[in-house]
Amino acid sequence: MTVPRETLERLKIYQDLLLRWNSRINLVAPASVHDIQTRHIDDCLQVSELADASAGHWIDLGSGGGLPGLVLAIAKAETDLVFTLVESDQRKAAFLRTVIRETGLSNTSVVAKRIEALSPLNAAYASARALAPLRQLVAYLHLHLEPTGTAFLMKGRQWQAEVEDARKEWVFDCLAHPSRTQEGAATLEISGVSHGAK
Ligand SMILES: C[S@@+](CC[C@H](N)C(=O)[O-])C[C@H]1O[C@@H](n2cnc3c(N)ncnc32)[C@H](O)[C@@H]1O
Repeated sequence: MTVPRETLERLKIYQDLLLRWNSRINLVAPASVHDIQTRHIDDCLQVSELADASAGHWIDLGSGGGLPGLVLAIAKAETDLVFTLVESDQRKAAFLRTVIRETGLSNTSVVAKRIEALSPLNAAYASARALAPLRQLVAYLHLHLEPTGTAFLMKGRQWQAEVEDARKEWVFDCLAHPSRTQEGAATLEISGVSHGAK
């Protein structure tokens, strides 16, 4: 796949800012800082490839240092998607706003509040990585995803157990896409969320 020059330039600006800010605030684990490209950027680009989305509101929950939200917003900058990054930590939100400004991203804004404190966002798409157990994430989706919406949730090796646990409280469709960067991990494509157990 050919990546447009502007996307590569923006990813480079993002990576440089991530490295610089990470010495002051903990955006990514120090052990992973020397492998940002594979451990973080390539990891998140997988979601961009999976999501055949070109218009609508996309929310990224618990964005932290912008993973996957900022990577997606950069990768999809030429589409009509509009991104909202939800991150309650004010310093991390300041970092996200700095990257948006420095990369000239016009499709992205930051909401520095707690997910559960927001009025329903009615988003068409959602994403999250390393935020909460799936059962809690599905509760967030129930609140903020429109009924026909789709979420892409990046999960580690325990994803099957998390799906089983979440199904005790929620009904949803789930497609697991195996990770290319982390053995056993998967991106869960989730839709049709409603209350109740199967
Ligand atoms: C472990 S970090 C993961 C960050 C990023 N998604 C990643 O994969 O690197 C979780 C982030 O979610 C934020 N967060 C946790 N609970 C939240 C909530 N209820 N509302 C908004 N942000 C939340 C935290 O401040 C933190 O930055």
